[in-house]
Amino acid sequence: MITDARVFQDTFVPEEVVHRNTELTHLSGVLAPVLRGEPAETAAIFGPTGVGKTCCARYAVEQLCENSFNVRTQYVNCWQDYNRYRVLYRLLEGLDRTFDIHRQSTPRDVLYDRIREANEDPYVVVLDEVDQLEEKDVLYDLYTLPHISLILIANDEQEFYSNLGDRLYSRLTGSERIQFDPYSLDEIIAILDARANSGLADGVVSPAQLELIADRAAGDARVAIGILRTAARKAHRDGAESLTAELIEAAVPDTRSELRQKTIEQLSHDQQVLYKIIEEHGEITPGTLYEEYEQRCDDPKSRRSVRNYLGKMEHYHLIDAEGEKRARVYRLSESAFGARNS
Ligand SMILES: Nc1ncnc2c1ncn2[C@@H]1O[C@H](COP(=O)(O)OP(=O)(O)OP(=O)(O)O)[C@@H](O)[C@H]1O
Repeated sequence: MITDARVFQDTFVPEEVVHRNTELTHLSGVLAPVLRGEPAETAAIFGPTGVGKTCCARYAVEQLCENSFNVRTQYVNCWQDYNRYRVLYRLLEGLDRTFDIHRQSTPRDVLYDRIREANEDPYVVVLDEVDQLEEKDVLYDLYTLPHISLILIANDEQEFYSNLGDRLYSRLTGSERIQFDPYSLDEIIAILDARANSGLADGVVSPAQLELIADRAAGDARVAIGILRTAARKAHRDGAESLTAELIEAAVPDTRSELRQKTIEQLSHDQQVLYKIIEEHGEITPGTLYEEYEQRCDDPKSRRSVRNYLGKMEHYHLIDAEGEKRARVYRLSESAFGARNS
């Protein structure tokens, strides 16, 4: 039944990226100067979840490495590495220069100087979920280093640019912007078909079943691949030879709750606190939410930061907000994960 489980993992980079030729050509073109040892313009990739932003960035970077011995690269997920220190540390890791760095005590200027001095070869840095960065000035630090080329990935272009300070905005507004739109039904079917061919035995899933999965995934490739994986796992456990429509329908809510759980696990400490408060209250106004949040945190962030956190959680369908400004109430989202693109 399952011949290669790796192809269903989220970090898997497929040998061929389906239906993203225009975006990939654009990105590779932006990165081309790196092959000549010159800095590339900053690339800024935007689009909803599950539309292949990360996958394409990783693919383009891998292609770059295949064509050059010198290029060094690093991928940073800013959900996890959300402040200046963590980003700089991750970049030093990518350069293999963390020796004698003590995570708690080495001043961050030392980290930065070390990255600045490692300028013998180009360094391509992918900052995924860059809108999650709490200290965006690190972007300015990196932008000013000529050997570093940045690929920034975020969901919403307007939101990203509106949260940069003036100094950063004027630098990053000239970035090469690449917009990723949700996939059509046929595109999702093609992505699924390629995964099924490399990860499942022949005849396990029919074209009609791939179409059913694609329909339920509503333009989100992560949801689609997740449904296929969940259904195949269940069929495998049941000792079945192939999938059925019932198995697929049952896999839809399971996949959505699995993805939701993974997203919750990725939340920062402050976002987890906010999530918990909303969960406990069922429904809560921004004022009360902030008061409770302040009480529960030793080092509460500003109201503005909290608004940003909430915006991101809304974006991922973890919470919903209803009403205008002061009259708004927050509650946990009941809409299905991945349905945003429909
Ligand atoms: N065009 C494609 N061809 C093959 N696989 C794809 C394609 N687009 C997306 N995928 C697969 O779909 C899944 C989700 O894609 P990816 O992580 O790149 O989405 P994303 O747009 O970065 O989402 P998010 O904003 O949530 O991080 C991954 O497993 C990825 O390999």
